[in-house]
Amino acid sequence: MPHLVWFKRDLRIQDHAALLGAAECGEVLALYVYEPEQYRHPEFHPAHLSVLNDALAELREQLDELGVALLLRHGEAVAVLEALWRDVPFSSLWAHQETGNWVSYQRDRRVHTWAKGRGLPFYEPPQNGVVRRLRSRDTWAEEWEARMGSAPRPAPERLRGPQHLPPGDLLTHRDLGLPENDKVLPWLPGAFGEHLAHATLHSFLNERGVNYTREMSSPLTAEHACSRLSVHLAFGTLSLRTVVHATRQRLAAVTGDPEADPRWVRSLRSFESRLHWHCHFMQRLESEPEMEFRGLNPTLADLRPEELDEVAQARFVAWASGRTGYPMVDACMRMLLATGWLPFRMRALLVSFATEQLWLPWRAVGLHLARHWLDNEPGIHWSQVQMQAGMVGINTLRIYNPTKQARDQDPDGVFLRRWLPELRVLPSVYVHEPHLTPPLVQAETGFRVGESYPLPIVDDRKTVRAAKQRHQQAQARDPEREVARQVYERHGSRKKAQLRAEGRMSPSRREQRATVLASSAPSPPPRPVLSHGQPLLFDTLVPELPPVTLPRLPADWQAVLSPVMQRSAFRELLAFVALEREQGPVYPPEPEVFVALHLTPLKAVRVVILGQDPYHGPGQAQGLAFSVRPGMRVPPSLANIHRELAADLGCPPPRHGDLRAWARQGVLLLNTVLTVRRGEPGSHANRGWETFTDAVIRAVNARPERVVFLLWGAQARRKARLITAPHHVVLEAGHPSPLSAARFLGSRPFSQANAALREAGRGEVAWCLPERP
Ligand SMILES: Cc1cc2nc3c(=O)[nH]c(=O)nc-3n(C[C@H](O)[C@H](O)[C@H](O)COP(=O)(O)OP(=O)(O)OC[C@H]3O[C@@H](n4cnc5c(N)ncnc54)[C@H](O)[C@@H]3O)c2cc1C
Repeated sequence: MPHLVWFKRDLRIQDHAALLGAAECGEVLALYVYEPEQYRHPEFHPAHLSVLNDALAELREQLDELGVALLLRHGEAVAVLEALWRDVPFSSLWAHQETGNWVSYQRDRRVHTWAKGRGLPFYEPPQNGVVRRLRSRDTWAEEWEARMGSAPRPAPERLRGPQHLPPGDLLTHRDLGLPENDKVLPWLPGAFGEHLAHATLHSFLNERGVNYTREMSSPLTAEHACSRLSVHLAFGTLSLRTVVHATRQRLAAVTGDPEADPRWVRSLRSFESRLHWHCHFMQRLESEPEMEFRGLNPTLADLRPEELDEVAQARFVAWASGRTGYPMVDACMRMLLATGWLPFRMRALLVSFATEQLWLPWRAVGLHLARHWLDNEPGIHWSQVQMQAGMVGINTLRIYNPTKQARDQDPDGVFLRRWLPELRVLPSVYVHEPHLTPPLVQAETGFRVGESYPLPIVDDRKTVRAAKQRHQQAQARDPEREVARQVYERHGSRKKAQLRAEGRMSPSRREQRATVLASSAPSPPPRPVLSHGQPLLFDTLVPELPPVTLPRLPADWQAVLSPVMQRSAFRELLAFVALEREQGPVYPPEPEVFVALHLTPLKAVRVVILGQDPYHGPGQAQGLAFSVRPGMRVPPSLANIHRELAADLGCPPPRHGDLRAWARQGVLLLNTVLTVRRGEPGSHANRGWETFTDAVIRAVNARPERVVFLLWGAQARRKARLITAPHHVVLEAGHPSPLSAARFLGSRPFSQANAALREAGRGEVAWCLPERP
């Protein structure tokens, strides 16, 4: 007789203890049940079905390849099991332990009773570090380590099982009577599943996670810098043990490796501690399943009303739809509604605002969020909702100030404008508190206070004061903190990192510094394309923004560059540079950053000379590659260019380094990075300028007339791949720097360029520079 494996929230074949256990016993039947009580549950969103079906489709294929079909059935679990058992009696039932919601908890109890009644053994191996029937929290961390510290187990090589059963179909939204999914999922349609889970883990551990510690909380960076594994852990397309194991392997590899970026060690440690929290918070629900409905701390349980009265109902609707008049709250909510994901801090902010500033019932708040999290994990979710709402009583209460968060986390309003299109017309100074926009600015921008965007729904200073008083009064009911001590005994973390996470210990100095840095650090633009087959996360979801226009940019450049300038990454790059300027000198001065494009309109370009980044000394850079401002000493590379010019065309070397005369004749003097911090060459590399200047080169490449590209040095030569049109001419040589001048001097680029231009009927460049600039 076969052994039944019942897949639930473990939709994978690797590190699947139930599947391996059943396979070791003999033939296998694999089953998934669409349960009406789950998909009709208020926490279930149509997006969950889309994700589920993708994962099931991949699992079905994988099981097919291993030799068994995935049976898809619909109905109440016990009824489905009974019907299947009648068709094909099976000799044991295997399923991973689940710490789910109240409905799945009750369902599992019914299944146990049914299996017992049939005399069927029901094996439930654990799949994470949550301990069933935990006796004491004191030993929890060791039990976690014993389970999660071992190596993940590979998928079975082959499975045997009965072949005659009808497999059943994936059930669509229409089949189940659900509306279609309206969220935009951060992967390609149909891509969710075990393969994507591993690609996401790989890209995080090898690329995206390098600056995790600093970037995980900022709304500008978190969506790329966080692992984004939560949805995989929630659907079980990846086991937690696999994540722990891969993280530790990577940590071992980067520790002590002089080649590795030093930020990795700290980021990976920080990430690993969160993998403990995953189970730490789920353990609370496992130990006390009623916490979905009941406050963990009895003295605080009735702190807020349970029902929504008329006023609360209006506040709830405003909060739930992202229209409270507090831009950070609304931007977070709208991002959640659109995408199903937020980083931790933004989730906490939403709960804090709803339960403290708006004093809404925690259950109603929690249900709305759970429905919209793509990664809804009831154990983490309800623990966090209660904690953030101040219901647990063992942590310091943290009430977030949404306006301060907005200013700290998003000083230029990039995130706010991204999700609140109505604020895009506002200058940054008003974007955090739009109701303070003065009439003159309203007249200029067309923004109408109270009409374009709601007024603040409450006066948060008053409501926070009231909330604090209510908390104090409630806590006074437990003057000796006896109840709080009991809650701690049962649910409190015994590990320092977790204590800090819960706010019961003040952060270490290093952590404090990290937080300050994280909030003040300029955020690098998100990486639009991830390797290892991982599709874009949210970059594709940015609503259309009005195009960025750069003052004095010739119209032809504006036209071809507007797609790249419209991307959020470009706005974030400009915001980054603006922030850098506030903190110290950045070269060239702001009006000269795009001088190369100002002086050489696209249609005039005949020659392109590529440089790296601007001169980093005071007064040198003027926005043109290799060129220095009149009056500045001629730098060594440029002196070699003068030497070559003399040797090649007999031009007398001028006393200055101002190359504007070339730019005006159609020589595009383009650096690949357009700004630099004083005294720090390369300091603005990899911030997004490369994408912009690549777009410039591509635009020139697309011109129908011949253009000559002078690529000097390895970095410039790498751009040759962008020059694909056969009518252009590429002349490569060493960099004119004294370090490589031997490969530059004698290359005769100027006469060769003129020859190529002449041949194409584009005239010659008068390369000899005037004696005076
Ligand atoms: C009110 C509220 C509700 C939440 N609901 C959920 C939920 O339903 N499902 C869920 O997975 N997480 C939840 N979290 C925790 C956390 O916000 C998410 O785990 C995280 O944002 C997911 O993104 P990530 O996988 O990129 O996280 P990363 O930062 O890359 O973390 C990796 C993993 O560590 C775990 N983790 C990280 N932070 C926490 C935390 N604070 N508590 C517990 N585990 C953590 C998660 O499994 C996460 O996937 C909630 C937080 C709050 C404040």
